[in-house]
Amino acid sequence: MSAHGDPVPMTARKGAALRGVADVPGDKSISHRSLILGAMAVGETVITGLLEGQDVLDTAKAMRAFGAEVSRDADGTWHVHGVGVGGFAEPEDVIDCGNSGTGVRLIMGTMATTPMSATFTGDASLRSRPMARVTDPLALFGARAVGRKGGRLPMTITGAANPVPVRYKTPVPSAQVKSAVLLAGLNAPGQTVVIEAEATRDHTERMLAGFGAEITTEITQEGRVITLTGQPELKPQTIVVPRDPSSAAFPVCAALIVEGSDVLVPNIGLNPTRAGLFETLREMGADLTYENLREEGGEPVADLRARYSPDMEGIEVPPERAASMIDEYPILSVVAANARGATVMRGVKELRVKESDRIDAMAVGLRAAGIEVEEGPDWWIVHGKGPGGMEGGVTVATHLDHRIAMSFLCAGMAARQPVTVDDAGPIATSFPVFEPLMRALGAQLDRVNRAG
Ligand SMILES: O=C(O)C1=C[C@@H](OP(=O)(O)O)[C@@H](O)[C@H](O)C1
Ligand SMILES: C=C(OP(=O)(O)O)C(=O)O
Repeated sequence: MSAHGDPVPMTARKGAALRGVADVPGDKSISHRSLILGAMAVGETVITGLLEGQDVLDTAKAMRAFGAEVSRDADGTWHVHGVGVGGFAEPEDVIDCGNSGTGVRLIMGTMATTPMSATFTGDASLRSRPMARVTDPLALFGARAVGRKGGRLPMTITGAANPVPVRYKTPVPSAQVKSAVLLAGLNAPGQTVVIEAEATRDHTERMLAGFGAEITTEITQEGRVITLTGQPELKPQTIVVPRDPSSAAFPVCAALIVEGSDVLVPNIGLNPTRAGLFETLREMGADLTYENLREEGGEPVADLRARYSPDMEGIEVPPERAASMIDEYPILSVVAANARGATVMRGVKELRVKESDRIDAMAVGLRAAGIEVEEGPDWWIVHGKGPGGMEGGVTVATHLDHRIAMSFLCAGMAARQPVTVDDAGPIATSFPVFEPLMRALGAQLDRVNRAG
């Protein structure tokens, strides 16, 4: 089933080269945070370039339910009238975060230090994902959580009436956990400290500083020590959301594996906590160049140019790079299948608790398409067959996972036989224009007539 309706089976087949300019939408992580911090500020935050994917629309709806005013102009500019730190009102109904782990975990953090209750749910994928990683540290602030067995949604959080600041070392490399703790710390008096052994995406830290919070990051032997001073008055901002490197990954990788391709993907943020895939592809021998490299809003930005790369070879991806490309392993495995030799991916157990178990979902589909894959709890190896070496001729299950759907559709663009995904519907959660954008580059994507 797609997140919001009947399944949308879709087939990708080998066609001509992919060529042209791919304007990918706004960054999903930064879009969620713009709405949430806008709702915590006093006054009007104006956002352009917001990703209008279902995950982010569900966060916008949630911010309204907590009392913020959120509106959209006809030209796509968004306005958020915030209620101030600690100003959330108790929602009258269940908060449905759809397919979005980021949405639900960040919002739980944001309300956990305000004395009120809220009940959260989501689609079948989100209801199967672990929430204790967030509710454990929120309990240290004084919040209580009651959910299903194993800490699953639906779950009710009762925020702390007298929150205390927290010092917390994250046990998993997760920007969502780090962000939930920092957002809870906003309404706790004194200093909340989060320590992460491995650097994860730092958008929350950067944006909190932009909204005027006192926040510092120190690199120590323990890792990154992030200290936030609670109960600031956040000042509304004008935010231009950069384009999403995780979405850019799809046209970039498709161009690398489809013969004769040459695609330009402009204005992609290369924040080092997000750009691990592009580094990995270049190490594999991809013809991927950064054009017009510049700084925008304090972040490196470039136009990515990807050309067909028949000489790519498998590599061992450094495990310490995993957090900076965590959402990109599914599409990397498709590139790996079209490279020569083994691509070894270790230190990636987080892939098993995303929208689906992504190692399992990719391994099953790749094997069916003729590619050998080995796997363990926190590693997998894809044995590439070189350019055009994937047989295809399969229908794969996407398990309500947008990245699995997009990855297999890109695989089908280079395989000998077509590849069908059982449901392309979830793609709308993060990349609603994927289908027209890829078609405009020349991709052969067809919706399958289920009656026929
Ligand atoms: O903070 C964020 O915006 C995200 C963090 C990552 O999840 P984890 O924190 O679970 O690693 C990533 O997979 C997700 O797509 C977005
Ligand atoms: C893991 C992802 O998102 P989330 O955790 O927000 O559902 C993703 O977009 O790949």
